[in-house]
Amino acid sequence: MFLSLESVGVRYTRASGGRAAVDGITLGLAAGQVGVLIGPSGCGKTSLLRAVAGLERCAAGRVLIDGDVLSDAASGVHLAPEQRRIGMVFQDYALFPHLSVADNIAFGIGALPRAERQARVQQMLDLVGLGHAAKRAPHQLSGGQQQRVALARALAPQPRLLLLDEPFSSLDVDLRERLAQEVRSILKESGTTALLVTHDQLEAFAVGDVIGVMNQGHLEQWDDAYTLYHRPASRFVAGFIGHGVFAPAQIVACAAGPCVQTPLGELHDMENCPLPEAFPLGECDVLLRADDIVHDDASTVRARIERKAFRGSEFLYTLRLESGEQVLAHVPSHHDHHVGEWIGIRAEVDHVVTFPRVAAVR
Ligand SMILES: Nc1ncnc2c1ncn2[C@@H]1O[C@H](COP(=O)(O)OP(=O)(O)OP(=O)(O)O)[C@@H](O)[C@H]1O
Repeated sequence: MFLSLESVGVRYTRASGGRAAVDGITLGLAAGQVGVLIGPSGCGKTSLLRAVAGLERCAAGRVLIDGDVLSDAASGVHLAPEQRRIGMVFQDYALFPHLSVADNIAFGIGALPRAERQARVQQMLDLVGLGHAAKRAPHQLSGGQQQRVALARALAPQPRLLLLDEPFSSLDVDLRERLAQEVRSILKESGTTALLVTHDQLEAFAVGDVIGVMNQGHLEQWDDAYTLYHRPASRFVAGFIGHGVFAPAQIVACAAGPCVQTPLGELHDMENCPLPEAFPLGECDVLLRADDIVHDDASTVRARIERKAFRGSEFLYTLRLESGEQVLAHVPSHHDHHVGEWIGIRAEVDHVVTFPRVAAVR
């Protein structure tokens, strides 16, 4: 792996109870890959990024780039941030207001001969699609354009790794996803290995080759978006990614193999369904995602609409089954039913995901 984190821990001595902000995190990125760290506020994303940058010391573990040890808690190695050849992009752009766009980009490459410096600035301007704006001041650009200048400035010194901390969070929602896709294209075109922190799933899916879900200082799963969504490794990941609920279920032996009895009827998924013995009496909780629930008036399973949220092409309905269970459903927005109405639904689950039963989830 090009970037390797081995059992990295970060601890702030002043923090209450002395709990580690980051605990035992191991992950790797191949050269040119983009990794994303996602998780709730306070889970340790920024602390981990700062440890990689050298802005925090590792209390445990090692950080390596291309085999070079940047931090090693056991032997006391801690390279200063400026010795790591790591670029950083922050939420607030941090552009120099009195410098032009071109001079902002040239800022970190002052040591290069003039001609080479100018060529690099031009290359970066072209890369981020701002060739026309070289002479402008930062305040004459939109938020998205300013963030692209910040990206160009961070990439100009050709860092071995780029770290981005919530780079889109000060932009409005529409722009965020578009810029996230643009940034991914720019990183891919320049072959940059990058690690980005966000709390926004759509952003994570738009940018990341690999996504890590963090919870209370731990890395719960490090996988591609598809696997996170369809094969969540823990209950926390299942609840954090996507829209869904856990419903009580029982795994039983059906004629064709194990199947799962749920409030929405039996689910069959030969490939992924655990054996009944996986849980005491086969009792478990099954993950039902909003896109696993299909509106079907021919279905015998009825549900009452409790809430609905318009999302453009679809509604997110919150439904209550006759049995009392709550489920969520994505329904095409031309199926516009009223709150309080009963509709027919059925489950279409490709990947059965089950967890040990938790009594208090409903
Ligand atoms: N300088 C510090 N001193 C003491 N504790 C800190 C410091 N920085 C962060 N912490 C604590 O470490 C934990 C992780 O914080 P961190 O900022 O890394 O989380 P985060 O996932 O990036 O959160 P957010 O999404 O809100 O930015 C939190 O409990 C936080 O209060």
